Amino acid sequence: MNYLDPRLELIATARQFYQQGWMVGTAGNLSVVLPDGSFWITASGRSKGELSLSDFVRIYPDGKDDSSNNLKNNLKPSAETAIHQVLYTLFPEANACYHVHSVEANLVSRFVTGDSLPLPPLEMLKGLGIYQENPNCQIPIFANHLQVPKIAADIKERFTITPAQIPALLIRDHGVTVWASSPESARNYIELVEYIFRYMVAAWALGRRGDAGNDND
Ligand SMILES: CSC[C@@H](O)[C@@H](O)C(=O)COP(=O)(O)O
Ligand SMILES: [Zn+2]
Repeated sequence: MNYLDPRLELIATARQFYQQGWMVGTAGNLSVVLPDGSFWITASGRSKGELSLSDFVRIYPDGKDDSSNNLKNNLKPSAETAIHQVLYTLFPEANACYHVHSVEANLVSRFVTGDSLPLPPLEMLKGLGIYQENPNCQIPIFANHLQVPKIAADIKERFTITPAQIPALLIRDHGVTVWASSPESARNYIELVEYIFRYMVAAWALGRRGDAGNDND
């Protein structure tokens, strides 16, 4: 669907993710880049199941927002704006960044103690750009610091040294974030990673490995 105002797409997607249980209460945040390089991001603390056009803050390329208007309308940018900003800086081709909190994302973030999680070699990985016979794909995991700029700094440091295999990252005990060239692709990426996490949790519940290992090892 192509909306005249990209906030309409974010509103519809947030409602859909809310209904899936991935953006319950005020959890999660969505942003979309505009032609002038600014981006709309969901305002902090808004119920994601019932957003309206006035529940967004515009962040300009210099990092500033329209503070007098935001003050007047009691709007604060998402607490996780720094993460969106760092991802747009690292990946200039990205035009949308979506972050959700699902139960499964939090469960799988505890499947390993290290800083990356092996993903099972599912066909779904193709939707995230992985075209390999028996892929060894990992999603990076970041610590959930109370200070969000510290999480953003960790993301910047890690991805500057080690490129991301897929356009997604996990924050342990918190949720998943994806970036994409369009809002439609970002929605698909969230759905794909959430499918993979559901599969991993289901496999784990069946006593099977939900990661890239096969049954013989
Ligand atoms: C349910 S509280 C979740 C927040 O702390 C945060 O992690 C989040 O995703 C939403 O923050 P927000 O500032 O509304 O964008
Ligand atoms: Zn969050």
